[in-house]
Amino acid sequence: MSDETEKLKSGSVVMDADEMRRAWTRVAHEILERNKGVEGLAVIGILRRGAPLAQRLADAIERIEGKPVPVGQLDISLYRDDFRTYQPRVGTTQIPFDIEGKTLVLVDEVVYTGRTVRAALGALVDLGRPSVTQLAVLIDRGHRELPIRPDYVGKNIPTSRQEFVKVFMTEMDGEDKVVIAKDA
Ligand SMILES: O=P(O)(O)OC[C@H]1O[C@H](OP(=O)(O)OP(=O)(O)O)[C@H](O)[C@@H]1O
Ligand SMILES: O=c1cc[nH]c(=O)[nH]1
Repeated sequence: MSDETEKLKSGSVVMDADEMRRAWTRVAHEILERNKGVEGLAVIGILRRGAPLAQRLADAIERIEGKPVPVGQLDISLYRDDFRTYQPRVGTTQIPFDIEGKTLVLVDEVVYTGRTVRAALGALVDLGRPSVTQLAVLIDRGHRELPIRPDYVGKNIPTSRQEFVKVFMTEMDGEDKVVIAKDA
């Protein structure tokens, strides 16, 4: 069993599958309300767990509006400010549409320091110029180190820096839940 799995065993569940589904459906409605529908809208998930969340968001938007929304996934590994010491690539950028002029919703499961989102914005600059970029996260756990604030939040979870938040997703982890645990 990995160290992370061991630590998570002592953690507590702060969102179950139903809560995740409801929160994400609400976020889909908020996106449609703010942007007045799907015209020009596209969704891009930050790898890894942002990708299945972005797909779920696009599916929810299509269920509500009856129109498809382009979905992509973004690997930000090479744009991280700690890329010299951080782990290698976590996946492949796949964006099968032109982001130029789009209303782009970036998706991630957790925002913490904001450094991942900063890297994602840097990666997007190399791909084109959306007319607007917005940020949707399932969990905002606070402790930002950069001036970044999500436009849509599934749940705000106040944390200490000694904790960590792990989002489990059926697509990757076999179940949906959010766990908070001590990171020590
Ligand atoms: O705001 P930050 O301090 O950058 O932290 C948030 C990031 O941490 C997690 O990524 P992780 O590296 O754990 O990757 P994963 O999505 O592949 O699990 C999460 O997906 C965010 O991308
Ligand atoms: O608690 C944290 C911090 C960064 N990334 C996560 O997924 N969880």
